[in-house]
Amino acid sequence: MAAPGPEKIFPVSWEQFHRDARALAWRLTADAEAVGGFKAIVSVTRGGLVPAAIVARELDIRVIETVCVASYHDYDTQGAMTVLKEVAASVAALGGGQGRGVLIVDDLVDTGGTARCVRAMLPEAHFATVYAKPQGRPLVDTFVTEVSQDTWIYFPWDMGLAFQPPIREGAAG
Ligand SMILES: O=P(O)(O)OC[C@H]1O[C@H](OP(=O)(O)OP(=O)(O)O)[C@H](O)[C@@H]1O
Ligand code: HPA
Ligand SMILES: [Mg+2]
Repeated sequence: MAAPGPEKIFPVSWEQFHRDARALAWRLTADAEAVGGFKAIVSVTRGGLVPAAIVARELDIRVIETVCVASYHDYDTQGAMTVLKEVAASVAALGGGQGRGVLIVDDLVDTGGTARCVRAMLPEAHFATVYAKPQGRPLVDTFVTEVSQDTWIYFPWDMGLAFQPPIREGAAG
């Protein structure tokens, strides 16, 4: 369960997300070589779709599969984990059926609930996220930036440009 009403916010622009997803691809290069190149990416929808596209481009991975999991229903309130779509049999069969050589990509790990659920499907797959919070961090093999557990990350696809009142107007006195 995510903490209700996180105290801090971490807004991420498209440019920053692209830079961080590319940094993730860089960090994955040695792991890719160790398995003779990842055979496929399993993107954890929906948040994993954008980093999966960027990592696939950088590491030249052409087989992209999805696993569709939903748990946060009212934006920051986590409910029961629902698997809406499993990994296709052709991808699940890779690496002796245990996921070796498969790269799982998500945007972030928070409590680790989603990662735990997907890892159980492909126990030997490499799990990568762009951002990680401390509670979920042990479930991730590779990530780029850690943020505190009481921080809510705002992704660029969830935001739009909005007027900001001048700092002076909001200042006391
Ligand atoms: O570590 P956890 O506490 O499980 O949280 C992390 C998951 O939560 C978000 O997905 P969400 O279920 O909100 O769906 P979405 O990707 O469709 O936005 C995020 O994209 C991760 O997949
Ligand atoms: O910090 C977060 N930001 C966006 N989606 C999330 N899903 C779980 N935690 C988060
Ligand atoms: Mg998600």
